[in-house]
Amino acid sequence: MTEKIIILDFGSQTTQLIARRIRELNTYCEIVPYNKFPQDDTTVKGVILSGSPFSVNDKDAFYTDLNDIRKKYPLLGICYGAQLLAHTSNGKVEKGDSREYGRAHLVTINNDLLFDGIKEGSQVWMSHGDTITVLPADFKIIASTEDVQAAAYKIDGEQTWGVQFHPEVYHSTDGTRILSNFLNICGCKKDWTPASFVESTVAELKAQLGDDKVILALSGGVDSSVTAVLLNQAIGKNLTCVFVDHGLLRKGEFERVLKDYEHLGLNVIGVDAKERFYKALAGVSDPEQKRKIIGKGFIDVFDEEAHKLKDIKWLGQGTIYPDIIESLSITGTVIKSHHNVGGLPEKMNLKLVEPLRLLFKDEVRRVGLEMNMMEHLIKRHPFPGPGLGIRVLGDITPEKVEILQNADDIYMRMLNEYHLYDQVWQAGAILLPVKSVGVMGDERTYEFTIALRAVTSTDAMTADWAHLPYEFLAKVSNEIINKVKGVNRVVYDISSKPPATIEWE
Ligand SMILES: Nc1ncnc2c1ncn2[C@@H]1O[C@H](COP(=O)(O)OP(=O)(O)OP(=O)(O)O)[C@@H](O)[C@H]1O
Ligand SMILES: O=c1[nH]c(=O)c2[nH+]cn([C@@H]3O[C@H](COP(=O)(O)O)[C@@H](O)[C@H]3O)c2[nH]1
Ligand SMILES: NC(=O)CC[C@H](N)C(=O)O
Ligand SMILES: [Mg+2]
Repeated sequence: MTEKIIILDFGSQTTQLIARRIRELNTYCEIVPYNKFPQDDTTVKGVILSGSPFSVNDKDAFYTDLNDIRKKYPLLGICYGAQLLAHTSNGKVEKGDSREYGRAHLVTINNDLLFDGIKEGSQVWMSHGDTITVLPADFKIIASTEDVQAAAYKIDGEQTWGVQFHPEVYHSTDGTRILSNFLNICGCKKDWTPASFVESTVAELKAQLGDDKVILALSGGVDSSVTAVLLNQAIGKNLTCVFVDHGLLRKGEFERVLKDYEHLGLNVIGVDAKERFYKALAGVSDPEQKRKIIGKGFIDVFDEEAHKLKDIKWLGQGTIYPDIIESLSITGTVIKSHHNVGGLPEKMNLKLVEPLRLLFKDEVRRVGLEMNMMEHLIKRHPFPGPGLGIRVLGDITPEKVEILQNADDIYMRMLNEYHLYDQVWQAGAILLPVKSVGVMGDERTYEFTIALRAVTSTDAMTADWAHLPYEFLAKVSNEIINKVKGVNRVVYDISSKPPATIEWE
């Protein structure tokens, strides 16, 4: 069994980053809500407490009984985590004069395993308004900054540490080293790699699925494609993939994707469901309603295909870790209902198999490369399940979809030609429900506007607009207006996320 670190999430914005860093150190870890520590899990090697927007003195602050964990596992409290340990051991945490935000330096460091190899002066990143003002007697200071005495401590007689700063953030120069030291203390082997993931996952899938038949919703996207190849390695012919053309795919995508899958030796059924989606969507312009209609359309198609195939017991999905973290989020709110086929199983009475549910996107990509999947499949930009349905703003007609497909096709082609495709996280064209006046060949036009969107990101949680060269944008604009009938104006979206989102609906 894979050994793991558990990160108890108290709601910090950087909890996910802790997980990323640990995984970059080839150690598997899971984030769980602060009060859901898996008591019976024998694979746990150590525990990390995250930061939190709360003060430990708030009356509704997230609280959990740490006695179940202390002394049983090596434990590292980060920021709020460190404050909570002190607070629950008769120490004192107060809103003080010595708040720190941003850069600080560890001016003194005592000899301690946690700081092995780290020199005085090391830059750390702080983000706290509260400070530990009274440290319990058995808590020993192991590092201080100019402003804060207890920048790091160790508890005597147990393997428990607290750090006031955030080792997980990039600007804590030796942060990764500190986390690595903690993993050494935990006795982690640090042998969790894409190759080991593939090997253990295929073995687990074989054991889990036996001779059962599985249907997989395949989108051409990275997540479901990597899922398909893993399942194919495990159960071969018992896997059937279903790829739905809802009429909202990119230009030529249906044919292109089916062809790509031929090389992978997958058993894929392509379903042309364009007409029924267009019919169900006719006249609907509310974004959430459109998403729901598309989600239901998927369900109906899969239901029908599963019935045709007979004896299907499992539904495979390309769910990845951020999908799960978002739905678990202890403080989160829903901005958009992502369509995922998550709604399927209840009605279809299928069990779920989601081999990537604990991986981040870049890890999924590495697993794909490990399995020798074609690079262009692995490097594809994410593309939302509802497809162009949420990029034709307002009501959808086949004519509008065709205009958008043509504009988007030019944009994508030119991003590739100019070697910009791999430099952005995601790009796409949007058809605005706005007509404006133009002049072409001395004639007045009154036509649609295309917005171009391109963002940089690492996880789609936050994003910045990509600073594409003006010269490139000029060429794309020119090409779209000249070649795509129905468009006389092109604009570029310069909004970051937040406050905007990546998609417009
Ligand atoms: N056209 C489609 N046909 C069948 N299944 C689909 C289709 N579009 C989306 N899905 C299903 O919905 C899931 C979620 O879509 P999502 O876009 O998040 O992932 P993806 O397409 O696999 O990867 P990527 O994020 O790279 O686009 C997919 O993994 C797939 O199972
Ligand atoms: O599979 C999906 N089904 C959806 O319903 C959906 N909505 C948005 N997205 C993708 O999620 C990422 C974040 O999008 P937003 O910033 O627009 O919320 C971006 O990568 C979006 O393309 C979706 N993916
Ligand atoms: N980042 C944190 O965990 C902050 C903890 C607490 N809210 C403080 O301001 O001190
Ligand atoms: Mg997709």
